[in-house]
Amino acid sequence: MTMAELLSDAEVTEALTELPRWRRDGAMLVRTVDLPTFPDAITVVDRVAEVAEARNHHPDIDIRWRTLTFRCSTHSAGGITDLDVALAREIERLAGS
Ligand SMILES: C[C@H](O)[C@H](O)[C@H]1CNC2=NC(N)=NC(=O)C2=N1
Repeated sequence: MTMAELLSDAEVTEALTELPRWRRDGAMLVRTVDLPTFPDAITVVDRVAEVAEARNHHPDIDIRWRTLTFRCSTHSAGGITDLDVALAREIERLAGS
């Protein structure tokens, strides 16, 4: 398995054009989403967990009542790679309203 390569600033900016509700925060792609209820939020977390496990690429997830914040970064590379962009797209599919 090849080591994921860090994306350039331009590549990150380009990726974010297709992820309008995501933003860059340093070495991470970040998305905050409000769900109708706490159980709805946990359902989304569970679905994201399944996708992350299948990809062996995991987001940081902050859960505060019905507000979820996902942070994607490639720990082994110390920043944002294509793995994070792909995971963000999956999270957006599962959590995006
Ligand atoms: C051993 C296992 O493959 C690695 O630790 C995986 C697990 N999930 C991961 N998730 C993220 N976000 N970054 C990683 O570098 C990473 N590495």
